[in-house]
Amino acid sequence: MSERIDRLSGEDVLVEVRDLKVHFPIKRGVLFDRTVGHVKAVDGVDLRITRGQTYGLVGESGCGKSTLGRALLQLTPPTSGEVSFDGVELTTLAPNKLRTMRRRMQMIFQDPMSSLDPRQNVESILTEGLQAHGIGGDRNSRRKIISETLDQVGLPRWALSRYPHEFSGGQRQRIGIARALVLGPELIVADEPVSALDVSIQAQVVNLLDELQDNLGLTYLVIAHDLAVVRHISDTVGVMYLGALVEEAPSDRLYTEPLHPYTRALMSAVPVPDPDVEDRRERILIAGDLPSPANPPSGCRFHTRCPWAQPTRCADERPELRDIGGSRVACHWAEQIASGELRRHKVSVEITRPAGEGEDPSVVSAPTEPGSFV
Ligand SMILES: Nc1ncnc2c1ncn2[C@@H]1O[C@H](COP(=O)(O)OP(=O)(O)OP(=O)(O)O)[C@@H](O)[C@H]1O
Repeated sequence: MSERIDRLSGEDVLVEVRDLKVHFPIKRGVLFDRTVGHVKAVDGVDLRITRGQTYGLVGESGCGKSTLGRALLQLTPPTSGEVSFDGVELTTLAPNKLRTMRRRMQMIFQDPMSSLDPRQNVESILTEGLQAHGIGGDRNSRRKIISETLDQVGLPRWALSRYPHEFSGGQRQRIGIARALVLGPELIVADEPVSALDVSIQAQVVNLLDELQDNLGLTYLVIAHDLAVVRHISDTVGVMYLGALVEEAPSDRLYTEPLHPYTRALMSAVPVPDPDVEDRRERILIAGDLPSPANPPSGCRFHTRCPWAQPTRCADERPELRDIGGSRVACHWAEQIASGELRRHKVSVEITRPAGEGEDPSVVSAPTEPGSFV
């Protein structure tokens, strides 16, 4: 059994991240030579991605999703922590060995227009990576690989001689996917792969990613702010807040039974197709702005905005991710919130149905004071 097979669960773990931190220095002074602090973009993340699965990463803008994705591929050097890929520790790997590993881990980006060189035609874009990694031999055999890759992403052969601006947004994203795929990767980090596309095109690209995964056994880390896209595509979803994971669960479970207050708030904003359910749903509004990652709150980072925050533990003690019924949750009070023992204490509820008979008292209850248990 190789090292990457987890001894307890028997899972084939392709990626394992341990206590990963990425802190960017904040520079001041005429020559920007003074470090006055650090942006803690990623601040102690642990996660595992099983081979052949899709791990979805969600959270507000600026919470560190892209930095985590880039640090996982060592495109942004981590400040500390470990990242192992197929049992190989990447953070301490010599540059030439890392280069060899990179072929197996590729990235696709949000905006295909800005990630593709407008002066290169598609053949040149796809050849570049092959040449850099010494794959494919002579021009003809490279062309064969490239043509097969175009077929896989649903682009015609004539695309080879065309330039990025000659394609639609959806087609350009297919070129971006082809560029990653041509190297035969096992892991693809997709950073907002459909958010720059028209809604009508998004489904096509999501379906293509699905198909490629089925056919090629790919493993994905999909970073997205669109919760519906993430639910559709992911096996496991991780929710990030201010550089840390606050909850991680199998996709359906996270959406039907969110446990962390932040996840509850995010999920309460996802529209439900059934109008009856939609009308009766409560919205949990998150108070205030996202604090600065240069100066995150003490204890639980969410406590300054959490409708359930309790003195003084939430401000004093950083909650660890812990298992609760198949989810991993970083909240001291997750069980009490789930059982209704602990109630919200801030005015943070919006009810979409008209006030009237049959209301659920737990939804329209008057705000209680911090610390009160009902
Ligand atoms: N190279 C960098 N130097 C300094 N700060 C950075 C750098 N890259 C990102 N940051 C900061 O790190 C924090 C996390 O950024 P990141 O882009 O990872 O978040 P995100 O969740 O992906 O957001 P978005 O969805 O808007 O891309 C932000 O405060 C950002 O300004």
